[in-house]
Amino acid sequence: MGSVGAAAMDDTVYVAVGNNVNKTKQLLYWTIHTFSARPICLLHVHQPYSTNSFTDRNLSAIEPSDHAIKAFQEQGSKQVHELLDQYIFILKKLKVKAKVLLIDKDDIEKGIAEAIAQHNIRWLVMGEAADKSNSGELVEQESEKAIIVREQAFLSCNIWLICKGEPTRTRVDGEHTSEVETAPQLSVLNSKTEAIQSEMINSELNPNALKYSDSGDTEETGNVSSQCSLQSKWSLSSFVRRSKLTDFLFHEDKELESLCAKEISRRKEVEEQIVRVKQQVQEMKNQQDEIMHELQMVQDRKSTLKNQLSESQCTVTELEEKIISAVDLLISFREKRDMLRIEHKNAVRKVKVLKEFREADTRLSYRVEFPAFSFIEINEATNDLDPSWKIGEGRYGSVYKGLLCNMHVAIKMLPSYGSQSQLEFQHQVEILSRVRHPNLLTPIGSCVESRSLVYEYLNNGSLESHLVRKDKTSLPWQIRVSIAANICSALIFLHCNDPCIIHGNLKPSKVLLDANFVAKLSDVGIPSLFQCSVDSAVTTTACRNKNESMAYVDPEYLVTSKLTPESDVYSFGVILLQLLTGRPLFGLVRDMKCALEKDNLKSVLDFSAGEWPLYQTKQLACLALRCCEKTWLNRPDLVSEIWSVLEPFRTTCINMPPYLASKKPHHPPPPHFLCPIVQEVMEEPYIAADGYTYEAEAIKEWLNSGHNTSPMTNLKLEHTDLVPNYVLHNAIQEWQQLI
Ligand SMILES: Nc1ncnc2c1ncn2[C@@H]1O[C@H](COP(=O)(O)OP(=O)(O)OP(=O)(O)O)[C@@H](O)[C@H]1O
Repeated sequence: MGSVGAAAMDDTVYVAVGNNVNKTKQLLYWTIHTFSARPICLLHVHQPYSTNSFTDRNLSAIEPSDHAIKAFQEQGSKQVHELLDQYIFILKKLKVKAKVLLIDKDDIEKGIAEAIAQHNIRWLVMGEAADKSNSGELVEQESEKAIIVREQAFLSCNIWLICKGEPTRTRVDGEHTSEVETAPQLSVLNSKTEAIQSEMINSELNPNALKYSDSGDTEETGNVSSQCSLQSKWSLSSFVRRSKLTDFLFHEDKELESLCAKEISRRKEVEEQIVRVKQQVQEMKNQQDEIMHELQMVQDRKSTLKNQLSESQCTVTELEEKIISAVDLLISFREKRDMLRIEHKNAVRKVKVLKEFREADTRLSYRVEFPAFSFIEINEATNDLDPSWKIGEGRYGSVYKGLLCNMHVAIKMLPSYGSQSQLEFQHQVEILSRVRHPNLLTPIGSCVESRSLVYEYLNNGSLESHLVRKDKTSLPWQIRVSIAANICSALIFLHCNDPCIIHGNLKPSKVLLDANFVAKLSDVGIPSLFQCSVDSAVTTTACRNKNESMAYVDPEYLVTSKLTPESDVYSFGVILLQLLTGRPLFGLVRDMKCALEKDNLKSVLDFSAGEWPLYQTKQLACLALRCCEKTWLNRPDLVSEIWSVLEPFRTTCINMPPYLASKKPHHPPPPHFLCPIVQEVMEEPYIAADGYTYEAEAIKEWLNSGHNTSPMTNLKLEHTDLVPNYVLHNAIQEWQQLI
């Protein structure tokens, strides 16, 4: 192999490639191998209109139609592109990039020469047809063509002619021609060119040769088209001129024309199809654009919805929290509502009870005028304070039985005034006198001089005296329940008074029983007359029985030195336990608790009182224990809890036992309760100057009608003044309560 190292390395090596790919492949391999580092460009001379095509098919001189020519031309162009694609494909496989130079020229050698000249080609590799290399005639002719090439290449191009993969001539250039190592021949550049040459020789005998010659002239003077791109275009005008020469050939080729027509039609269809497909593609593109647009909108919407969802979730969380708190609130409200309902129920009951008490109080407080007795009257009533008439003595002085205005009274002789003036004493007494209730000891009057208070006398003594008895005269359970109800009633009244009155010294000795065993509390308000504490009272009483007195005192009072309504409740609880059990005070609460825990109430009940109804008695026992709670807050309410149990219990007792029934007054009212004029029980008894008591309205009417005499004696009255008969009034009131 000759060296090519001397060649300029930056120049492009042009490889002339023919129509036969298989044969030219070797040429490419050699070039790539030899000029591996050099840029390569494929040079192909395309024969847009070759007479060989027609002569091969024995075409006559008939001129082909324009569309046939066009079809043929297009077919040729297509074939060229396919051919070049094959070469590029081969190079691609070898990983070699190459340019393509396509020359349109009927004469291949001339085309190559023009390419050399126009593109300043300096390096050219050409193939030598192996199958023709053995023909000496051809070699000669081909050598001439090579010379033409060389001449037309302005003597400046290095040309390698390759035969069967080997160079047959190392160089053909303008300076000199190197000797061929293997075969000193120029290869045939194009077999079709050779065919054209043959045609040109034969044309002298053929009448159509003129046309061909004309065509050849025209070809020589015509446009030599050379293009650097694959998009070479056929010059139609040139073709038309040349087509006159070959008209006779085409005329005979009806078959080709028909094929061309079919091809054109098929192509048209294909083009239409392409247009349709393009339209479809465009439509699809439009659709895709729309879909993309919609997709974008959907994505935007999705993003918005996502945000909304997130916000909604936050809102949901907030609302859930609010619902939870609202439910909690609702629950607490319901609890409060239930509590308020209970409180309301209790309040209604309390109001009802208080109303009853108020009504009773209103009836009793009829023109309360508290009579002031003189010391003489007190002395007379008590037979000069006869010791035998003394019924007891407490810390606030001695109590005497007396007879005042034909009524049995109890007169309490209080100790000296101390710093208190008579006026102050009188004022306090008057206040106390207004506090009246059926279950409070009724004050009848007072004596400022002797500092004594006059009360109604209750001939059944105190509860204390009855509890200690264990004989046949022991109080039956019905009376005990009634007494408890009376005490409760009195306490409710006192506590509801404005201002609240606390007894503060409640014990069985302060519970007095009238002839009908109605219990009345004594000593109400007495401490206020002395401004002394319970302690001193306890101390005084302690002289007699300190422990017993202490048993009724509220434990909280002993700590705080402050009396509360609940202090009375505590004392009441102890009395209740005594009523139920009749037991001594010591261990009383403990025993009852124990009995209830063991569900053995009978073991502590006082059966000298008879057969207690167990259910209600147990209720009462439980209440009594609660009253004795050390903490006042745990003690039951007098109205809503204690009274609500005692009141129905007492009603049952009144209806049930013959004992109580026998105590009820069945006889008509005492005659002195009746007004002598109208013969009815008096509501407002007034004493006239004749010493008789009349109904106020009746006697006033008598006097106003001009009478000045007594309705009873018919004697002239000394005066017409009327004095209220409180004692009788109270007696009537009591009697009325019992019926
Ligand atoms: N109106 C009355 N009717 C009948 N007896 C009464 C009357 N008032 C008081 N007594 C009797 O007089 C006694 C003395 O009562 P008083 O209230 O003065 O003292 P006390 O209650 O025994 O002790 P203290 O007042 O020191 O606590 C009572 O036990 C009671 O039996």
